[in-house]
Amino acid sequence: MTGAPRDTKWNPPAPEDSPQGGGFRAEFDVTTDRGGPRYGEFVEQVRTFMDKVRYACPTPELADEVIEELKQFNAKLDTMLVDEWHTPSGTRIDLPSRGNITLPPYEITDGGEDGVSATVEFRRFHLGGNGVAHGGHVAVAFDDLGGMAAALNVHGVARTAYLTVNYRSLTPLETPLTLKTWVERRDGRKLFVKGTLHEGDRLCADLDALFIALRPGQA
Ligand SMILES: CCCCCCCCCC(=O)SCCNC(=O)CCNC(=O)[C@H](O)C(C)(C)COP(=O)(O)OP(=O)(O)OC[C@H]1O[C@@H](n2cnc3c(N)ncnc32)[C@H](O)[C@@H]1OP(=O)(O)O
Repeated sequence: MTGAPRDTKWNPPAPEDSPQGGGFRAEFDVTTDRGGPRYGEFVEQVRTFMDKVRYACPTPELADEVIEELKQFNAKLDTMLVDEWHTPSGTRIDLPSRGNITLPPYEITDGGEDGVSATVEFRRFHLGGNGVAHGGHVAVAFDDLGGMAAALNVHGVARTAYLTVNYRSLTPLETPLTLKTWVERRDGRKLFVKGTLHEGDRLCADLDALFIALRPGQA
């Protein structure tokens, strides 16, 4: 299990009249092959690049060189762009964070209607200050995995209505951390989600959030 639980309920068939324009797709098309067998390495190289950029102090000459090479890479990727429903980033459940480059890399260790457990590791580029994680990145991890707990509970898509993160102690970088989220209470479309982030026994942060299950076709 890596970026998401391998649960067939995760990929419900879209009804015939599934509204796609303007609304979330009823069908969340999970894949393990889009982007090819090395897509995970591709994402990891970009993350490593961002780690270096966060700490590098390039000479003007090196900056010129890297800019030119990046322009070439960007031009190559421009020839391969697809819409969000067909990009591997976010749908590759065999990869950390479903291959989503924008998320802190996590691996799901357990997941279902009762909640989600994951190992998450904040990278060097997630630096906030003085060697520890930026609080916004901690909130991103909680939002995604809180949203996953809500989605697995309702077998559908839910959006965040509010998200409160209590930062209880510092969150280290480059350290495997345990993140858990679960639906504590459901009231119709309202899913009250809790979560915790631990380094070993030490609580780094906890979550109190409300997710709203979307109606069919709702954006
Ligand atoms: C697939 C794998 C997993 C991926 C997970 C990814 C998770 C990522 C999640 C996100 O980041 S979503 C992006 C951030 N969120 C948004 O952009 C949401 C913006 N807001 C909205 O779209 C709407 O406000 C929302 C869908 C949340 C609710 O609108 P609705 O029209 O569907 O519902 P409505 O406003 O009628 O509220 C439904 C109930 O929730 C309550 N409610 C809504 N917002 C609330 C709030 N902020 N605080 C307290 N209660 C709230 C509202 O009072 C009401 O309660 P009652 O049913 O008891 O009357």
